[in-house]
Amino acid sequence: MRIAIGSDHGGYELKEIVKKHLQEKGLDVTDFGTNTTDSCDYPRFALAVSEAVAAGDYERGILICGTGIGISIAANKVPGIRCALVSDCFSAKATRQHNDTNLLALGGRVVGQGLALEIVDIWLNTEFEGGRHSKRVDLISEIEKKYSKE
Ligand SMILES: O=C[C@H](O)[C@H](O)[C@H](O)COP(=O)(O)O
Repeated sequence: MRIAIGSDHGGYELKEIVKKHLQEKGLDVTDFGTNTTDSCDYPRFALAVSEAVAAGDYERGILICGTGIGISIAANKVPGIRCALVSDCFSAKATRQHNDTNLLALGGRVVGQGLALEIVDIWLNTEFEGGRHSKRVDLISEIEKKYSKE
């Protein structure tokens, strides 16, 4: 599985930990930055990772800012992206089973490292259930199309 990862300065430290964790598991991870703790703007990293996932270059993406909120809001503006901000293991599993999320957002100032890695592992290893949930995901896409200018 090819994974794109990105963060702002508020998520930088956790990004590095998540990246190392995934690489140690043998996963193919591409880091879209940021590369320091210098202050920067989370929408830029949300856009880069989201466009790469929406284009099909990566199967999944992980985004981290201070709360995970701003970066998830920005990611969900990109057509084809379903990004979930997750802070617990139940939601990590449910959002894959029910929402077929292709991006995971975490708050570097919210979740501890141990919990964050558990969330990442669950989210990466849970399949979409389809069935009644497919129709609902399709309805999300319909909303996207309704407001798309292209
Ligand atoms: O939702 C936004 C994120 O949590 C940002 O990481 C946060 O706003 C950055 O804040 P500051 O510039 O005060 O470090």
